[in-house]
Order: sequence, then C-alpha cells, then structure tokens
Amino acid sequence: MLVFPNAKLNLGLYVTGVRPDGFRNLESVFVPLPWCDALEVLPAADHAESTLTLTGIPIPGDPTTNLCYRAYELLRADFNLPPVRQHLHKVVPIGAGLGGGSADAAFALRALSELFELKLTSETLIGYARRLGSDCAFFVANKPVFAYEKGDVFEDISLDLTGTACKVVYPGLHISTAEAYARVQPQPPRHDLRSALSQPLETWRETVSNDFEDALTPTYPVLREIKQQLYAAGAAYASLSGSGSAVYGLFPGLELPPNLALPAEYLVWDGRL
Ligand SMILES: C[C@@](CO)(OP(=O)(O)O)[C@H](O)COP(=O)(O)OP(=O)(O)OC[C@H]1O[C@@H](n2ccc(N)nc2=O)[C@H](O)[C@@H]1O
Ligand SMILES: Nc1ncnc2c1ncn2[C@@H]1O[C@H](COP(=O)(O)OP(=O)(O)O)[C@@H](O)[C@H]1O
Repeated sequence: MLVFPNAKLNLGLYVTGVRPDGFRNLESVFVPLPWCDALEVLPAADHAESTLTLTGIPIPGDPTTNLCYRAYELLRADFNLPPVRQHLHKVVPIGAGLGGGSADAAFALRALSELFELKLTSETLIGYARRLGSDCAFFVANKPVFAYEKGDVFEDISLDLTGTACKVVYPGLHISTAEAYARVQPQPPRHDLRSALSQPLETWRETVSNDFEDALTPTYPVLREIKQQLYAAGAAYASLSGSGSAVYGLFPGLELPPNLALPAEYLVWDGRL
C-alpha cells in the first residue's frame, strides 16, 4: 500500500498555559498542506524481521526510532501484526513546523489498519496517534480544525482555503519543538482564532499571530526577513508555521505564488492549498 503523508500549516498559534504534565496548552488552526512524503507499507515474509528503509532527506536516528516504525510497533503490540516492510521517501523538511514526522506516523497507522483489516475507527486511530506525538492526531481526519489543549483536541471550523496560492520557505534551520516551547512565555489568547479567521484574509495580518514567531525571531532574524520578502511579493498573509523554521505566505487571487530571490540551499514549496 502506497500513501502520501502531507504536511500542515498553523494559521495562528497561541501558547496559553503550562499543563500539569509539563506540556503546554495551545490554541491554533491546523490546515493540510499538500507537500508530501511517500510511504509504502507491505506485508513481509512470515518469519522475516520488520524493516523500514529510508530515502530522500536524511532523518537523524536509528530507523527503529522513526515514527513510522513506532506506529507499527504500537499496533503490533495490540493486534499481533505480522512483520512488515516499510519504505519512506522523505520530502517534507524536518524540524520545520510542518508536522511531517507526525503525518508519517498517522498515515502509517491508517495504512496498517487498512492493510490488515483492523477496522479501527477514527477515534481509536486518534488514541494511538496521540501516543506518538501531539500533532499526530490532526492527520487522522486531515482537514482544517481549531486545535486546543496539547493541540490534539479538535473542533470543526468552516474555513475553505482550497485553491489559494501558497509559498512555503524552509531556510534550513532545524528548530527543536521542545527548545521552541521553552522560549515562549504562555499568555491568554489575544483573539478568538475562529472568528479572526472567518474574516477576509487581508485582515489576518492584524489579528492572527504565532507566539513562536516573536520568541524565535530575535535569535533567528532570517525568519523575519523571509516574512518581509513574502509580504513584499504580494502575500496577503505570511507567518511562521508551528515552531518553525518554515515561513509561509498566502496569495489569494494568484494562479501561482511569485518567485523570490532566495539562497539556493533553501527548500521551497509552491502550489495551491
Ligand atoms: C508546535 C506544534 C504546533 O502545531 O507543531 P510543530 O511546530 O512541531 O510542527 C506542536 O505543538 C508540536 O507537536 P509535536 O511535534 O507532535 O510535539 P511532541 O512530539 O508531542 O512534543 C515534543 C516536545 O514539545 C513540547 N510540547 C509539545 C506539544 C505541546 N502541546 N506542549 C509542549 O510543551 C514538549 O517539550 C515535548 O517534549
Ligand atoms: N518519519 C519521520 N519524519 C521526520 N522526522 C521524524 C520521523 N520520525 C521521527 N522523526 C523525528 O521527529 C522530529 C521532527 O519531526 P517533524 O514532524 O518533521 O518536525 P516538526 O515537529 O517541526 O513539524 C525530528 O527530531 C526527527 O528526528
């Protein structure tokens, strides 16, 4: 079975408090971004070892620590699954705030459920996904939502950005999520993101913000520079996604986003949501 785990963007993000488990409560709106990895999951021979092979962008750590492998291990423990062969071709940058690893985990859970006819409901899959990471649960339903608590509890929103031209720029900084959270002082949300995002996109610049951006920009001024370039090129809204370091711009009314003069080593995704 071949699946294409997509990334996500955060439209606004407030870190609102520290939880008893040490994690932060947040409020954000998550939307799918069609920048995708490719993951193949196949049954292996009966007595073979389960394997995960990797191509594309290198992922640090032993393959057994990879979220695709950990997703398999979770289900194997509960459903006595036979061995599998997984292959991941990594395209979405790592540590970018695009949720690429979380998507791989959620898509692996969904693929395994289908391959072995486990008939897991979305609710059950979300339960497994939460055990692999706060962001993973979003990728089970994979549609725009207002997310709160650890970013793993959702409320439906009516937000349709389908077809909006978008550019995502990854400057090659791997910012660890834990390090980014440690730099943010939690505070109450400044706006209700649900109502702010229901207003015309041109108004978001004044109302929709990401707490990680203010916390990280003094150390990584390149984030501000990319955002300024996106606005100068005509973006109606630009922001850091999640804990960075990817910065995106939305260009409604355009067929495709304009080209930017960027260093050759930056990774750029251009397309429509
Ligand atoms: C910031 C966000 C916003 O969407 O995305 P990314 O920028 O990583 O894509 C998420 O909250 C990232 O979720 P995820 O990447 O799954 O994080 P996890 O693996 O669960 O946790 C990594 C570390 O981040 C911190 N963490 C994460 C989530 C949360 N609600 N509070 C936290 O304090 C903890 O220090 C934890 O050890
Ligand atoms: N399949 C995977 N793809 C990406 N990163 C993975 C994967 N499995 C485990 N990881 C680990 O997860 C961390 C980053 O995950 P990722 O979702 O790409 O970033 P972010 O949380 O910024 O969106 C890295 O430290 C990486 O080593």
